[in-house]
Amino acid sequence: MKIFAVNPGSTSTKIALIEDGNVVFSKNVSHDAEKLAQYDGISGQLPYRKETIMNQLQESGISLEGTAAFVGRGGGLLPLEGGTYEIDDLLLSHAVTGANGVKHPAQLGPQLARVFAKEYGGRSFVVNPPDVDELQDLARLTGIKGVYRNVHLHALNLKETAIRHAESMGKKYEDCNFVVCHIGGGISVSAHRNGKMIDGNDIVGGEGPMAPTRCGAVPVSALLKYCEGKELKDVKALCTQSGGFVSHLGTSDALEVIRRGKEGDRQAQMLWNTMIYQITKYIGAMAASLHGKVDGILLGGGMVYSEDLVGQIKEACEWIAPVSAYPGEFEMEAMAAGTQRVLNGEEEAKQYTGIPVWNGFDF
Ligand SMILES: Nc1ncnc2c1ncn2[C@@H]1O[C@H](COP(=O)(O)OP(=O)(O)O)[C@@H](O)[C@H]1O
Ligand SMILES: CCCC(=O)OP(=O)(O)O
Repeated sequence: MKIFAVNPGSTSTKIALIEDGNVVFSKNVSHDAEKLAQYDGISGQLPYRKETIMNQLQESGISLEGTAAFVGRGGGLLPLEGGTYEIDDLLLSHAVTGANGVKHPAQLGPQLARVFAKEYGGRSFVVNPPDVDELQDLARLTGIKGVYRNVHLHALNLKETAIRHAESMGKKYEDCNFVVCHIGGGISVSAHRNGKMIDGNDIVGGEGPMAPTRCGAVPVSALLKYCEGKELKDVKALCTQSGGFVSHLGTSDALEVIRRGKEGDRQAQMLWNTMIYQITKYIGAMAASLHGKVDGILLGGGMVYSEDLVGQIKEACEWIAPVSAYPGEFEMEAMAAGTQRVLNGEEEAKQYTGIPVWNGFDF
């Protein structure tokens, strides 16, 4: 059984062909940021991204004929519960328009999956898009009446990491409590209780730790002062593109920040250590939201390749629970696994309703 997975990112498109559970072909194509910027919004990039994928397949002599399902990283959707969703017209239209107001290339995932399914036959899905929202009610209110929290997280990688870790313990994800982090260009820190992400930071909303491209949480009064004389769109971009390492040092590359630190740049050293300190504080917060009943602290994402980062987090947090590192991500495998579970009949595909799973309290 062949499954084709596509994961469009800010500067890359990752593709993989999975046959009977094994990755038989994968490619990570980098895009020139200036080239992508020429297109009209995110969805305007669709023909270019598709052509890029087709060229890669052709070069490698890969045919998509006979593929049972196409799966894309989702995005642009209204808050929904975790799982594998069949792409229908409603889901597709919300991905195209970005119904949740977040602009991120993940929106192209469902669009590409659907285009391929139309062309080659087969079903199309998204699995655990960043819009998965499983917050407990206690995590919703803020100190401003009428302002509520909903979150976007790296749900795909967080849940797959947790599923795999639970398996390694001989348990099911639904029977465990974990604090799970994705530490990449953006950083998620999330509390998983019995298979649900009951709390976490909004990775596109200026919450949580700072990250290579994101400002994270900043004091409201200082932010208001900072906004004086600035365009709202430029300030908003700090939440997703121009905050964090980019704001301080003009790069989103952690390896460069580490290198500069090693060369004696005190600003780079302080920035790196402060980001890690902020991650540890949010891990503590998520552990408290689980009442200290934590079976493990799991770390995924590109920066987890850094032994220094993992060492600092262990030193600060291992009193809570054992810390396990899963450098990189399982996103392609997670998409294929979610799709496979539906194709095998182990799970039913969910239908996207477009009705947010949470839409305010009735008081
Ligand atoms: N060996 C490494 N040590 C520290 N950071 C790394 C290493 N390899 C990659 N990174 C950093 O990981 C970040 C990207 O993480 P990744 O999870 O790939 O991002 P995304 O979440 O955007 O897909 C970059 O800042 C990159 O410099
Ligand atoms: C819709 C948000 C998804 C996201 O932020 O992913 P990256 O950190 O991979 O850019």
